[in-house]
Amino acid sequence: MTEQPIIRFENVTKQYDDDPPILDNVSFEMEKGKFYTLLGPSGCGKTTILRLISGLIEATSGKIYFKDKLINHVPANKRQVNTVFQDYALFPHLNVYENVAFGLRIRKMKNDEIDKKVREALRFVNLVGFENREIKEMSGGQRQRVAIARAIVNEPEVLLLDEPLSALDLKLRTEMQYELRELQQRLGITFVFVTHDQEEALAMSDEIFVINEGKIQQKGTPRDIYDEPINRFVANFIGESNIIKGKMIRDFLVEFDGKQFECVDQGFSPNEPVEVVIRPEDLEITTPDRGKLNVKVDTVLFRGVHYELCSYDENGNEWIIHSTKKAEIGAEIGLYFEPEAIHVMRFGETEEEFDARLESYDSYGDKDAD
Ligand SMILES: Nc1ncnc2c1ncn2[C@@H]1O[C@H](COP(=O)(O)OP(=O)(O)OP(=O)(O)O)[C@@H](O)[C@H]1O
Repeated sequence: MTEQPIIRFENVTKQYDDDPPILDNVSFEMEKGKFYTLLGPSGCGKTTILRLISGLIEATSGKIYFKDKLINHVPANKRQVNTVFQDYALFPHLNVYENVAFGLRIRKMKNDEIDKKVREALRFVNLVGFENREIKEMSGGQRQRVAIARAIVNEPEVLLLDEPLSALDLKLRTEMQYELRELQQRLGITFVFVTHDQEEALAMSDEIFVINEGKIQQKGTPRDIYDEPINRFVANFIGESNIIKGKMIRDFLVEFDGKQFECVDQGFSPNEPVEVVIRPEDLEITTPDRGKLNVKVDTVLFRGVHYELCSYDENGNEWIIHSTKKAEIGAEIGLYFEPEAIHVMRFGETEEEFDARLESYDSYGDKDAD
């Protein structure tokens, strides 16, 4: 049996005044000890989810559980949750040690206990020896670590991180990604990490929730989300994609670009209009007589590990190809792809609608059986 979730949202909606909801009937579960990422464009509702978990705001409707306890009305300071903010919110007039000790002093903990906990937290984030430094003497990455130490010193069961890497330059950001992931594994607590950077989400997470316009579009492991995007939004947001309109002829046969292709998808109505995704790295360059599709190369960019080719088919559809093979601009080439490389999606379907559809098939099946 799986463990009970540490956080559970049940049909949670957040709305200000009569405006459209910022979070619209959102449900999910988070398990203990996993790294979760909330991924989505600016304004989609990521920070709102964090604020609801930490208790800074209350849900308009729906239920929020911490373990099996309903916490909708539990004040923020009574929740076993801490937040690392984007700007770190450190106290500039206190040194590193006192920044980390601050929350414990407020709780009137004894000095020797505070000392033990602060030193342990600093050890966790590799800042031993920096105790007496002023905050202004610390680099961006070091400030980040102070902010994390200040959060973990309270031994929270859940750590919320609101775009904590966005202020750092690319190199430091990559280093901190490794550090954070490693820290989460050592601490064994649940991290809920907010970002709008899809590569960061893919690299760090056990599970990603892709959010758009107040709804969770898809939940899953980075591989699931990358390999099996549920709709155009997810396919576009996660990595580069070729997305083309088509029609599902029947199970395992899809039509696009005026041709029919074998695929691995099923469960659509006959001739249902669909969208088809093929990742650029799943397209192989071959000769026109061997290609499943033929295209003309328009531009070629060298990207370090591969070439990125932009090409067009005879119907004017654009095809992006990532390949270690180079092709000449203006050349006619064939594109080969396996049936598994084709991902068929319903128009604009979210995961909840997808699940509901699968259930409705099951109930049809039951009726047939009667
Ligand atoms: N107190 C409030 N009153 C009215 N609208 C609000 C309030 N707080 C947030 N919003 C709106 O809620 C929406 C979602 O905000 P949220 O901060 O959750 O987005 P986000 O996904 O975290 O975005 P970003 O990546 O830009 O931080 C935004 O349109 C925002 O303007």
